[in-house]
Amino acid sequence: MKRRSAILVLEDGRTFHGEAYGSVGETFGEAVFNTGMTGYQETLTDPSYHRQVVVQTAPHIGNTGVNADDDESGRIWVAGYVVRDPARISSNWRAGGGLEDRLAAEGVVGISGVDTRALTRHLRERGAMRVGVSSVDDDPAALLERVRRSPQMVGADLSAEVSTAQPYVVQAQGEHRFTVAALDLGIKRNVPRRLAARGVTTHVLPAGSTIDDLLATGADAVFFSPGPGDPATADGPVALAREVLTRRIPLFGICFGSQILGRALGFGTYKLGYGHRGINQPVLDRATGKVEVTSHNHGFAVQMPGAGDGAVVPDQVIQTEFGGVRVSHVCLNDNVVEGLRAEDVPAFTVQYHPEAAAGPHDADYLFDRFAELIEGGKNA
Ligand SMILES: NC(=O)CC[C@H](N)C(=O)O
Repeated sequence: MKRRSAILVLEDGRTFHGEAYGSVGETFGEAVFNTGMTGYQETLTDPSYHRQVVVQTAPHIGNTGVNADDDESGRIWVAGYVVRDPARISSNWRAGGGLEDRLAAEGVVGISGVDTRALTRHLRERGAMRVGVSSVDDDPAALLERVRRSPQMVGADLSAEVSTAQPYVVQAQGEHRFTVAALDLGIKRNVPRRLAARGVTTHVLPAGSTIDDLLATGADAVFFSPGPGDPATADGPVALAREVLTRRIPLFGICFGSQILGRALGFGTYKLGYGHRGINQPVLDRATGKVEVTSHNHGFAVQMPGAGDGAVVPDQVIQTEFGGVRVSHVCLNDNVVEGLRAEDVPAFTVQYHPEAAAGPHDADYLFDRFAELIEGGKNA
């Protein structure tokens, strides 16, 4: 069967032609590329991709179909999907259906037959930018007009659009040891799961929750989740993090949560040229000298003194209003700050994804570190 044609137009006018994939229609978002060779189902359902059109550099997508276990949230969040060569048949013992059917069922507009590596090189050189994908209008100039009128990622405040409406609880596996209040700014399912494996019961709370809401759960510690959007807009969560720091409640954060801790400590955030999205990014843990291969999905980072433009942030204690803080982890590809550890309050965060899903499990030890921090907090 011949597929319907589709076009992809970047904000700078570069155009790619391909075929409709998933739902027929038109969509806009920030064009970003993900270099993972596996894990497309986790990527598609990661709320941090809300309002982003994801380009997969892996040439074959859909080979293992979709299954009932690998969703990281209740739906697909990507604003659009760009692939080279979709699998014609999916084959895996867990598969419950095909990827394209799922994309169509959820109304996700995609395009296939695109040279995704050429597109990736373009984004790497020119930076992340807005994009439109259409299988209903084949006029690139008209689509470009609409791309240029679509919203930017800088200044986007998206937490409320992805957060849970109602609090819910994920029980500890085995013996209950601790209770954690997790602020849901776009949480992935594997976070409470990795905590549950350490005997943690997690209360997942809506983005607008207050310190009283957090404390009402009886929490021993607080978690700030990953999530979409520009961290510079997250004033509410930043104020909440400052309350948590002031009360010396143990705090752990991932990705957006790390950017929030950075801001709560008085630092700024900035937009990376094209971001880190993939499952094989090398990160140095400065405390141990070990390198972890890690899962990433971020387009912003914390601006520490000396950071940016590839400069290595000095490995020293930086004084803040809440005492000393160290850059605990750095990305070895570009020296971007990948983790913060406070020295005088019980708080640490990472910019990458120890929960993996998709990705390697090298950084899973950070959930043990969180449990140890809570244990210390309890004994103190
Ligand atoms: N996965 C995340 O938490 C992403 C954080 C933020 N939206 C960024 O792109 O940097």
